[in-house]
Amino acid sequence: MTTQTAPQREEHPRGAVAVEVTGATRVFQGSAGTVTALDGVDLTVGAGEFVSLIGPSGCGKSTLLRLIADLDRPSAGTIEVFGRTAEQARLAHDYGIAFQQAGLLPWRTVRANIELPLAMHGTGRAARRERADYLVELVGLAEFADHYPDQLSGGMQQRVAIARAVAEEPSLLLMDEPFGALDEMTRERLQGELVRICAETRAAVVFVTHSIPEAVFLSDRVVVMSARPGRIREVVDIDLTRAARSDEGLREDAAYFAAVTRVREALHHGSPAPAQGVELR
Ligand SMILES: Nc1ncnc2c1ncn2[C@@H]1O[C@H](COP(=O)(O)OP(=O)(O)OP(=O)(O)O)[C@@H](O)[C@H]1O
Repeated sequence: MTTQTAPQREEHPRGAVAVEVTGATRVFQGSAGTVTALDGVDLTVGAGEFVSLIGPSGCGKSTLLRLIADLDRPSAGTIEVFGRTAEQARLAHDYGIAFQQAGLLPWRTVRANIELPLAMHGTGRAARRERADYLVELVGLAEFADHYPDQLSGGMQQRVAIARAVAEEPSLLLMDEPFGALDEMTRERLQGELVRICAETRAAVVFVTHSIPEAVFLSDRVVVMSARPGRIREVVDIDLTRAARSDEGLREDAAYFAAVTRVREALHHGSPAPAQGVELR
């Protein structure tokens, strides 16, 4: 009998494009009228690159992420993920997803939740087990592998969700405020863990957040959006190395504060008032 393994992941060459959004527009027709959530958005995310989307509430961050994930379709424009359509990429399991709610199945243990995507896509029991053991270790939950989600804190549940999102070694991670509901200390710890996991898996990440410091700490580039209609206002390059990010001392560093200030200025666009729905902490 042959042991089934996870579907073979294609190696994406360095410099390859993970996500290519071209002229993406999304118009919603609601009872209150027409809402242009996104208007002509162009965005390129390189393989292995970490890009955050930040902007005032309702500027279309989640809409853009949902288009990339093929959970929604653009009214105009195109989305490509590693050179395929968003639908082909979804069917090929090119990406993992983690949202603000951990979304774990309460009747499955931590290990069984992490194994779920592997089980759904035909990975054999032994290979699943091996991968889940590695991942619970990676997110620091080895002792809790046989616990159920309701026996875990919110931060621990979120770590399980991240382990599940990376279980199939996706080349791309799509994350919508995955740490939004957590206390500050847990949030900072998980940000550090995410940096480490991304360095190990070399996944590209598109990350929606309301927090400027979080965006700066995690990202190679921060995409600042403006509301109604949702457009990209500015893209801020963050010149901090991955090595610097794995050092908690970075948060005290002058280069980090300078980057926070640049993103804040891009958001306020000359206005001293904080943009609605953006956290300055
Ligand atoms: N399914 C939908 N039907 C109608 N309007 C929608 C739908 N989804 C989003 N919208 C509208 O599109 C706009 C952008 O929403 P979206 O959730 O993408 O914003 P966001 O930047 O993620 O907001 P927040 O930061 O508050 O989460 C909003 O005005 C929202 O009301």
